[in-house]
Parts: sequence; C-alpha cells; structure tokens
Amino acid sequence: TNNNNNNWNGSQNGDVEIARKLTNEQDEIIKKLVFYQDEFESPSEDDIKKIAPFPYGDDEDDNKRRFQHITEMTILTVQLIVEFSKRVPFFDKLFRDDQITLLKACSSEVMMLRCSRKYDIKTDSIVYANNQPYTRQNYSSACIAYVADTLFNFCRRMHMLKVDNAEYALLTTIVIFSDRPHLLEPHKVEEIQEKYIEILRIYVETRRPPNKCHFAKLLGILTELRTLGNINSEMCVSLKVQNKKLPPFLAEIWDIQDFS
Ligand SMILES: Cc1nc(-c2ccccc2Cl)n(NC(=O)c2ccc3c(c2C)OCCO3)c1C(C)C
Repeated sequence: TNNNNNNWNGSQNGDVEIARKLTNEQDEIIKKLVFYQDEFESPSEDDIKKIAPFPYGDDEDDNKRRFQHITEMTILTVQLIVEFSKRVPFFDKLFRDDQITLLKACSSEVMMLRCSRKYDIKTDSIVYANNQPYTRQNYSSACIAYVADTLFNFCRRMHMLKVDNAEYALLTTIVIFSDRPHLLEPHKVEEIQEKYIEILRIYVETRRPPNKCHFAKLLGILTELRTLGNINSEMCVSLKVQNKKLPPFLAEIWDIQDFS
C-alpha cells in the first residue's frame, strides 16, 4: 500500500471486500422470511372455492369470467402479501402511512415474482394455488393479451436463474422496501432495504461460485419488476377506459382514480 494508508483499490485502512459469513441475526432473518413465504404462499383451498372458477371455454362470456377469476385471485394474493409483510422484520418500524404506500406500490411487482415462482417450464404455464394452470393462451384470452408474453417471458428468465427459496424471500422483501413516491421516511426505508440487500449479497456469495455474478442478476430483476409493475398500472388505466371495472379493492390499492 502507499504511504497514506490507501490500498491499491483506493479502499481506506485496508478493509478490502472479503467473503463474509452471515451473522446469526442475518441467518435468523432468512429463516423467518422463508417460513412466512411458505406460510402465505397460496390462497387456501376454501378461499379458492369461494371465487368464480377459471372457465376454459372460449366464448365472450368465458373471457369475462376469466377476467373476473383473475381479479378475485389477485385480491386473495394481495391479502397474502399484506400478511407476509406484517411478519417482515423492521416493517413494523415504519409509519402506518409508509407501510400502506409500500404495499400499494409493491403488490403488483411481488405478484409477478410469485407467478414466476409457480412457473412450470415443461408446460409453459403458471400453476397457481389450485393446481390449475394459466397458460399464455388462456391468460391472453382473459382480455389482457399483450401482457401475457411479457409475463411468461419474465417467468422463463427467472426459471433460468434457478432462484432458490431464500433468494425469492429476500427479493420479495427487497421489493417491499423499494423507494416509492410520497414516503414520509424514504431514508429509513432505504436503510432497511440496504440491510436485506447485504444479506442477499452474503447469502449468494456463500452459496454460489462467485464468477456467476448471480447477485448482480438478482438485483437486475428488481429493475425488471419495476417495469412490469408500471405496465400493470398503465393497464389498470386502460381497463378503466374500456370500462372493465376493477373491483374497488384493486382500484384503491392501485390508485385508479375514479374519473367519473
Ligand atoms: C386483476 C389483475 N391481476 C393482475 C396480476 C395477475 C398476476 C400477477 C400480477 C398481476 Cl398485477 N393484473 N395484472 C396483470 O395480469 C398484468 C398486467 C400487466 C402486465 C403483466 C400482468 C401479469 O405482466 C407483464 C407486464 O405487464 C390484473 C389486472 C390489472 C388485469
């Protein structure tokens, strides 16, 4: 090192990045996230019985019923995301207003992540809660055709990355603590997110050969999810125009102002 105690890579006092191990606290956090990810993974059987079945027919009414089914399934899924977030360490440290801001903004992104976790490459379908597959075709025919390929291509890319349960749980948590408009304490949210990003970095480092740049690819997913979430928001507005009514619960969480 040169005489002013800088290392060749410019890091001060010689603390070059070393492969750290997870602390006990960090290890406990991962275990908790994975536990609650499983706990709130899918809507219960009897919840699913209560919603309209997914029709496999192909007439106009079936398209409407498919849309109805997706909206009801989404409401159940968003409720699971809310339950999961309540168990995520440090979420309770935020103002209630910020918790709501984060949940409204992350819900569509977390749902895309959940879809990718249920993706079956062999049948190119998303096998959701009740073992009924959403294929590109029947997802498209639910009158949201142009997004089906985007969603399914995202699921394929996630499949190729072989994301494991701990990585999924950490990614979901990092998505929840993303910077969003109108937060009262943006720095607090960012600080919490950084804790989870650090846990993910160390977890990946200790699990996979370093040359795979797997950690960088996982962070890249966050950017992709942001784009997908924005397409969802645009779609919500266009649905409004097609006066395809979203249930009030979704219209509220996705901020679809009532222009009427
Ligand atoms: C009631 C409802 N539920 C969903 C949904 C369903 C599954 C995963 C994520 C979402 Cl957000 N969506 N959104 C999509 O299905 C959707 C919208 C835009 C997309 C997209 C999806 C899945 O995926 C790719 C990017 O663009 C809708 C409405 C708005 C139709």
